[in-house]
Amino acid sequence: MSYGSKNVLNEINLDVYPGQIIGYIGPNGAGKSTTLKIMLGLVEEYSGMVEIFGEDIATSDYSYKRKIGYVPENAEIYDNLTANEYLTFIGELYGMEQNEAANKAESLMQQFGMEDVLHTRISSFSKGMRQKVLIISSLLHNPDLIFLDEPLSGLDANSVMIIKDILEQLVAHGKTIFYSSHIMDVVEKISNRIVLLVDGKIAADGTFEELQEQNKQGSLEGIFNQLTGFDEHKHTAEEFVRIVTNGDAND
Ligand SMILES: Nc1ncnc2c1ncn2[C@@H]1O[C@H](COP(=O)(O)OP(=O)(O)OP(=O)(O)O)[C@@H](O)[C@H]1O
Repeated sequence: MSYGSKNVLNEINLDVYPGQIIGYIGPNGAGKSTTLKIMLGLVEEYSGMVEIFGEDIATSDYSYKRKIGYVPENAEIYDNLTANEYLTFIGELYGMEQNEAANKAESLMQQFGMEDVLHTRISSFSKGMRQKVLIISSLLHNPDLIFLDEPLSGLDANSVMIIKDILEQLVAHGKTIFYSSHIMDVVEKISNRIVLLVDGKIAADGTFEELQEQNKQGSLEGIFNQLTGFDEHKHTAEEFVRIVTNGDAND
């Protein structure tokens, strides 16, 4: 996959099975979002083949998208709509009846303690509240395949616990989840498979325990640092602060 002359993804070869929650990690710019966008059919200029639910997405019709849920990293949300209007609209886009979408949206908003703002415009919501609406919108139609790009962004610690449990239970229901994030301790805990992308190539693929074994590191953060060849955080921080402070001594 290339953007202009820039080659972004190379020889990505992944077989993914129902019930897997894949922690999809890699340095900034490694190509994670691009991979998700290709699988979602949002980027078409790639070479190679992507099969979803056993069908080549380049030649199949769009019906496979009804079984996919997506929380993008940077979401465009129609924030002049109320949460109820937005969620019902999204539900209908996924083929749900209006009443069914509205009722389910209300029930899910209640679970997040947001029933009071169901009929409030999203433009007045806090970041975490918007994120919860986005998460609901990605799951409303009961998708089988779920792509989550930094889904915990802006969520408080209690909400994070709920979402982690929701993901575990969805996987127990046979859903497949692609979970792309930079929060290593969450990825470490929730994933039953971890794929590390570096410079558009797969640098590691296995369970956390397998990656620990292969890399002789205790934490996913340590494995990530090792496989991305990064050991300069202290030096980089010192240089950054030296420039910010115009080289002033810190005493
Ligand atoms: N629309 C675009 N046009 C040109 N280049 C792009 C475009 N989208 C992404 N890229 C480039 O593709 C590369 C991979 O970007 P991508 O967003 O997939 O990375 P990422 O792994 O998701 O990064 P991050 O962790 O920062 O979100 C980057 O070099 C980026 O500049």
